[in-house]
Amino acid sequence: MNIIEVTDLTKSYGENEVLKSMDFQAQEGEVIGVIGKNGAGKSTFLETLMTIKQYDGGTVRVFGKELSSISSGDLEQVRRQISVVLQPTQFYKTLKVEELLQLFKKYYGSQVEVESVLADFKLEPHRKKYFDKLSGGWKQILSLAIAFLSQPKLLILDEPTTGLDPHMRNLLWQYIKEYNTRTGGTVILTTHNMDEVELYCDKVLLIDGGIDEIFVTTEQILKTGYRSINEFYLAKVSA
Ligand SMILES: Nc1ncnc2c1ncn2[C@@H]1O[C@H](COP(=O)(O)OP(=O)(O)OP(=O)(O)O)[C@@H](O)[C@H]1O
Repeated sequence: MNIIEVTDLTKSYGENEVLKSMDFQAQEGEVIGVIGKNGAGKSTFLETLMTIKQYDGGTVRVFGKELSSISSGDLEQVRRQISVVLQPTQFYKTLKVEELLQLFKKYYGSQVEVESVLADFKLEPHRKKYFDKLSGGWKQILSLAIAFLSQPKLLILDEPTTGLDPHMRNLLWQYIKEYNTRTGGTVILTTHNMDEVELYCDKVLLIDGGIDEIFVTTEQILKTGYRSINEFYLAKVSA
C-alpha cells in the first residue's frame, strides 16, 4: 500500500524555486533516506509530508488523503498516524526523562508502558535527569522514544544522527530498524551520512536542483559500478 504519493510537487520561497517537480511514492515498511546537498530542499519536502508546510502545485497524498484539500477531521486522522523527530530543542528543560515519557504517553493515549520504554531505550540510568542535562545523543534517543510512544505508521526524522558518536548512532539505528521490522512502519529520514544510507536504507530519494530521482534499492546503485553510496553521491551531485 502506498503511504505517500507525491506528483509534480512544486514549492518556492519568493523567487527561490526550491522544489521544481517532485514525484515520489513510499510503501508500507520502507526505510527511505533523503539525500542532497545543503539547501537542496530536503527539510522543505519532509515538512510538506509532515503536513506543516504549504506547497504551490502538484499533489501530495499521505495515507490516501490529498493534503491541499483535506478536511480538518481527516488532517487530524493523518497526523495521528505520523511521528516526527526534529533536532532536539531545549523546550522540555524543566521536565525529567520519566516525566516527559509519562506526559507524552498521556498525550498520545498510548498503551505502551513507560517502564518498558525506559528499558528498551536503555534510558533507565537517565530517568531522573532533566532533559537539558542530557547529552545531545541521549536527547536524540529520548526524542525517538517519545516518537515511538504513539506507535506511528509513518516516522519522519530530520537528520536523526547528526552529532552522535558511532555507538550512539548505531544504537539509534538499531531502534529504527527494530521498530520498522516489528511494526511494518515506514521511516523517511534525511541524512548527510552516506554510510548510513548504504547500511540501513531500502530506498534512496536524491534531491538535486529541485528535481528528484528515486533509487528503489541501494543495491541498484551499487550494481551500476559505484563502490559505495558516498562515491555515487559525489559523482552525481556537483559541489
Ligand atoms: N521559511 C523559509 N523561508 C525562505 N526560504 C527558506 C525557508 N525555509 C527554507 N528556505 C530556503 O529553501 C532552500 C531549501 O532549504 P531546506 O532547509 O529545505 O534545505 P535542506 O536540503 O534541508 O538543507 P540542509 O541539508 O542544509 O538542512 C534553502 O535555500 C533555504 O534557504
